[in-house]
Amino acid sequence: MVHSAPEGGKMNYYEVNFDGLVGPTHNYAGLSYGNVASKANASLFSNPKQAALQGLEKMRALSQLGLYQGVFAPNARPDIKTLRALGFSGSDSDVISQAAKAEPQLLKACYSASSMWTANAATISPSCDTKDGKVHFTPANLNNKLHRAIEAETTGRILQAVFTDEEYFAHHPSLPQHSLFGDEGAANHTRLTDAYGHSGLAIFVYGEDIHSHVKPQKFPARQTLQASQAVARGHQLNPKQCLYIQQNPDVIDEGVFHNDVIAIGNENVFLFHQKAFYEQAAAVHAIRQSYTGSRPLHLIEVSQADVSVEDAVQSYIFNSQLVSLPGGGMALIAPSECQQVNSVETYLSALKSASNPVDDIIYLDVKQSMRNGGGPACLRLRVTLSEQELAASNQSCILTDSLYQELVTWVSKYYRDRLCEQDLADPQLLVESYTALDELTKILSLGSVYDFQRI
Ligand SMILES: NCCC[C@H](NC(=O)CCC(=O)O)C(=O)O
Repeated sequence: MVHSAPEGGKMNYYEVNFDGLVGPTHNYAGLSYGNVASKANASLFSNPKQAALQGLEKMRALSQLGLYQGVFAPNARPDIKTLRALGFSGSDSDVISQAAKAEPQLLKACYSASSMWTANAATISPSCDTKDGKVHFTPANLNNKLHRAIEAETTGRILQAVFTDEEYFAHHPSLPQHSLFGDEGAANHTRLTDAYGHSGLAIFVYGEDIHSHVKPQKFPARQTLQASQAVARGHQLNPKQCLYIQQNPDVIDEGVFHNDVIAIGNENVFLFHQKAFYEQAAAVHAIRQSYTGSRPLHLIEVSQADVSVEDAVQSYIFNSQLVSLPGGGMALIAPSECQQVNSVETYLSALKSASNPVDDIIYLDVKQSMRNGGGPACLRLRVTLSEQELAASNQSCILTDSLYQELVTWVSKYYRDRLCEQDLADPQLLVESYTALDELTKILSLGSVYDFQRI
């Protein structure tokens, strides 16, 4: 794997993508109301082994482009602590069988591998944007869905185990678990800037301002303005460098449950759908006004005539990763589903040849994740780090050829290739999952981040 060499004397900054490693209990449980794919595929068999290998293949592909690539450990599932808090008792095996009988929905929530979508793990502000010059982390409380709300605590621990050095990293607790502060993390946060190491414009996109009547009618708005403001305050961002934009409530009702399903930004490029934002002309004007970079800003609006919202949701075109290549230019890392939707494929080939920084489109297969509504961008948490901050991070979590091989072997040893709802009642699945994850914490040098390791 090739990485760009630092230029003499200059402090380089990199975007490091930490992809969520898919956990051993990946399954389709229909848990996310408002996420079209999650509901549509609720009764399918999943293939956890293939899901994890697809994820690792994606990490390897990005690394081979010369980008730094991180690995982010999953939450441990089943979440026995939550099941016990809900009144199930006895041995772990008793807890599972009682829950399977009495409350299968709760068991499914406690078995979800949803922490794989690390775009929802946290909001991160790079050190060049914060007053104290540290990288700030706030784990998302994800309080709109039970299966996701239970991620915050362990995710916070994993973040601290990856970014441990207090000289460089500041960790905040997740926001209070109340609907006023619904927070879904980086999926609703984009940073536009000249260059990774320059201060940037933090764009926070929210689904609902709880003091306003503008909100979706059918599906929930998961992110509130109040949550975004609280995160920005905690991260000591310059208020002049923050913009709060409301998502178009109509597209939330069409299945756009996070902003990263309808818009994607990287450095000085922002690609978004014509219907992405409420009062879009004013929103776009505000972005143009607030951007202070010296390199020109490329605002690329995709019209409804070129790609309908429906096609965008089906293909997940906007859930691509837009990455800056070490040799210059950018590549769009798109889900292979984009090749199956005509309007999208046509649009993407035009985008590639038009005069803008997007030079290449790379299609990747992450179908196991896509069936639960998570594309390439959902699977990664972007962390902009200086060379020093990168060196101060947990090196065991940075992908190398040998870590890739080790993780492929680990997945192949422990993961099943078929899982359905009935399997969740099998106490052996818990043993398999915890055994695998215990070993993973050693591979990634994380220490005891899981509840089952701390009792
Ligand atoms: N950023 C993508 C997140 C996808 C995730 N899907 C889920 O949780 C589906 C789980 C299931 O239904 O089994 C969500 O909606 O939050």
